[in-house]
Amino acid sequence: MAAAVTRRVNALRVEAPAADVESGRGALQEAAKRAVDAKDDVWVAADEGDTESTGGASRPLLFRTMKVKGSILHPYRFLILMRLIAVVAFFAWRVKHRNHDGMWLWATSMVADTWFGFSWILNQLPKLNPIKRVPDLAALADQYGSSGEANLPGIDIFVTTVDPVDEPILYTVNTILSILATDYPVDKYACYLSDDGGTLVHYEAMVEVASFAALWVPFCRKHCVEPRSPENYFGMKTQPYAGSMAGEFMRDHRRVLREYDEFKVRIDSLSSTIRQRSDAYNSSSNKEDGVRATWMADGTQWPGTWIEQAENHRRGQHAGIVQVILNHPSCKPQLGSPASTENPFDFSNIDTRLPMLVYIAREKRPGYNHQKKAGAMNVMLRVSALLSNAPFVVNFDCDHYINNSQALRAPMCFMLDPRDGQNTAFVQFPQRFDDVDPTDRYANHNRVFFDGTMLSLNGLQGPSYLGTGTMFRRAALYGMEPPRYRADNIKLVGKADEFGTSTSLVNSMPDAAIQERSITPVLVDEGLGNDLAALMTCAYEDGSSWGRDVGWVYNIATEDVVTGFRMHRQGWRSMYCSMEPAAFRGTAPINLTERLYQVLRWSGGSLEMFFSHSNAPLPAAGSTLSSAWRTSTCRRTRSSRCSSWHTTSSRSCGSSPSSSTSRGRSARTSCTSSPS
Ligand SMILES: O=c1ccn([C@@H]2O[C@H](COP(=O)(O)OP(=O)(O)O[C@H]3O[C@H](CO)[C@@H](O)[C@H](O)[C@H]3O)[C@@H](O)[C@H]2O)c(=O)[nH]1
Ligand SMILES: [Mn+2]
Repeated sequence: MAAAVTRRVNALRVEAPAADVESGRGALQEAAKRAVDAKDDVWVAADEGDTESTGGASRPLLFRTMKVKGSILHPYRFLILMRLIAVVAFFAWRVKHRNHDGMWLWATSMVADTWFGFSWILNQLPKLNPIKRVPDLAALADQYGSSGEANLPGIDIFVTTVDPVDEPILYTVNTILSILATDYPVDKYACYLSDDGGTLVHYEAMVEVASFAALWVPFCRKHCVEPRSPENYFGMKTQPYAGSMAGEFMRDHRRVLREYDEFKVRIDSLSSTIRQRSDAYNSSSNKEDGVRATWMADGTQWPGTWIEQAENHRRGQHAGIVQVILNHPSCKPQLGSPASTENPFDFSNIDTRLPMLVYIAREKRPGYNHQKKAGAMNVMLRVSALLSNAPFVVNFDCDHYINNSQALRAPMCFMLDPRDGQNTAFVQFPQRFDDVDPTDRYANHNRVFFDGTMLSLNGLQGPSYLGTGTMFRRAALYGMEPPRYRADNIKLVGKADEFGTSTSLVNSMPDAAIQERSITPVLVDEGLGNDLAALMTCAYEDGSSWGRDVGWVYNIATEDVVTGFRMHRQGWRSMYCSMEPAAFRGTAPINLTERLYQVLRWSGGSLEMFFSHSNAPLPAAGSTLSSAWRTSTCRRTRSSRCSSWHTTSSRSCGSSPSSSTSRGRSARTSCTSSPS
C-alpha cells in the first residue's frame, strides 16, 4: 500500500532520489492516516471493515463515514425535544389566550408564528443525524494506482465565463491554469471554457494560457507546488516546500515568477493588442463594404463578437465557435529536456504533457432566451460528448480555482466506492472564499450552510447541487435513472427526440457510461465540425427535453439547486466532500450591493422553487425521495442558501426561532464540529 501511495504522489515525477521518496512516503502515509482516522472531539467512525463483498469479490471501501459522538448528539436531540415542547406549549397558551380587543392582530401573529414554527421544525429534522464522509485517497491509489493510474475514469471540466471585465480575465486564466496543472492523469481529463461573450480576448487569453502552461505545469509537477493557481501561489506570504528538489527550487521559482509577471502583462494588454492589430488590418485591407472586422493573429476574421458592433458580430449575435487549443495528449509520458542555454529549466525527469483545452462560444441570436449559465452548461455537455465524452463532469464558475491538487481524486472515492457509488449522481464540495474581510460582515463564508446544513443532508439522500465545485456523472445529467431503478444499462430506443436531432450525440451516450474508456485525440474535420456547429445552435434544443428532463434546468434563477433536485427525485443520491486544504476556492462579492443582489437572486429563486413543480415534497415530485429528505428540502426551497445570512440580517430570507441563538455560534466556530 505504501508503494501505491508514493506512486500516486510521484506519478507525474518519473524519478526521484530514493531518500526523498522515503521521507515523502512517510509524510504521505501520515497524511493518509490522518484523513482516515480523522477523529476529533466530535466525530467518530461509523462504518466498520475495509472492504465490501460484492458478487463473491471483496473491494476496498474508498471513503469513511463519520457520525457525531453520542455524547454530543444525544444531549442535542434532547435539547431539540425540550424546545419542541416549549414551542408547542407556547402555541397552546396563545390559542387559549386570545386577545379579543385586537383579533386581527392576534390572528396575524398566529399565522407568522405558525410559519416560523413550521420552518424551525423543518430546519431541525435533518440535523438530527449529521454525517461526514472522508475520502480515502490512499485506498483509491491502492486500487487504481498500478499501471500508471490508467484505470482512473475520464473527467470533463467545464468553466463558464461571460465578460472579461466584469469577471476579471486574470481570475479565469488562473482557474484554467490550476486545472491544467492539477494532479490527475493528464490523458484522463479535458478542460472546456465556455465564453458567453464570444470575445477574441478570451480566446487569445487561452492561447497565452496554453503557452505559459508549458512552463507552469512541469514546474508544479517538479516541485509539488500548492496551490496550482499561479496568482494565489505567488501571493502566499510563505511557500512551504513539499517537493524533493529543494536545491533547484529557488532558481526555478524566481524564473517562473518572472515569466508569470510577463504573462500577466500580455494578458492585460490583450484588448489593446487586438484593437491595434484590427485597426491595422482594417485600414490596410481594401474593403468595399466598410465593415471593420476584429482580426485574429493569423489574419482571419474572428467569428465571435467584434470590437465595433457589426451585423452578425454583435454581442448576443454571432455563430458558434469551438477551438481545440490543446489537443488530447498521448497516453505515454513525454519527459522534458535538460537545462540548456536557451532553456534554463531542467525538466528531464518531468512529464511535460498538458491536458486537452477547448474554447467554446455557443451561437447567440436575438430573440432567443439563452438561459444564462444553464444554457451554456448544456452546450458544453453536448460539445464535450463529441470531443472527449468523459463519464464524469466537473463544473466551476470562472472565479473558482482548484486549491488542492488532489481535488479531482477525492470525489472519485465516492463515485467508485463499492457501496452506493454507482447510484451517486454528484459530489458537492463546500464553497470557500478568498478575500472576505476577517469579520465576514456579509456572511460570505456561509458557514452554517456549508458546514451544518449540508452535513445534515449528507446523512439523508445527500446535499443539494450548489452550482460550482461539483462532480457529476454524465449519465445523470442526461436524465438517466440510477442503476438501481433502471432495468437495463442505458435505454435510448425511442428517446432520441428528447436529446435533439444529432445522431452523433445520441450515439455517444452509451460510451459515456463506460468508466474504463480512454479518451483519444480528436481531429476536427469537416464532418465533426458540422456536428459540433449543429449542437451549438440556438435552435438545437427546440422541441427537445433539454432544460427540463435533460441537462441543466431552465427558467429559474437557481438552476443549480433545481437540477440537483431532479436527480434526487429520480432516486440518485449525492455526497458531500470537504477536504483540507480546501479543494476549491473562489471569490465572493465583497461589497454590500453585490451581496444583497446575490442573496436577492437566491431567495427569489428559492421562492420560485417552493411554488414550482420542482418542489421535492410535493407528490408530483416522484416517489424515490426519502421522507426526511423531502421535509428538509421543503425548507430549503424557501431559503436555499441563506442560512448563515440569518445570522447577520435576521430573517431576510426565511428564518427560524433559533436564528438569534445561532448567531454567536456561527460567528465563532466553523461549525463542522457541532450541529447548529
Ligand atoms: O449568461 C450567463 C450568465 C452567467 N454565466 C456564468 O455563470 C456563473 C455564475 O454566475 P454568477 O453571476 O457569478 O452567479 P453567482 O451568484 O456568483 O453564482 C452562484 O449562484 C448561481 C445561481 O444559483 C450558480 O449558478 C453559481 O454556480 C453559483 O456559484 C459564472 O461563471 C458566469 O460566468 C454564464 O456562463 N452565462
Ligand atoms: Mn460568481
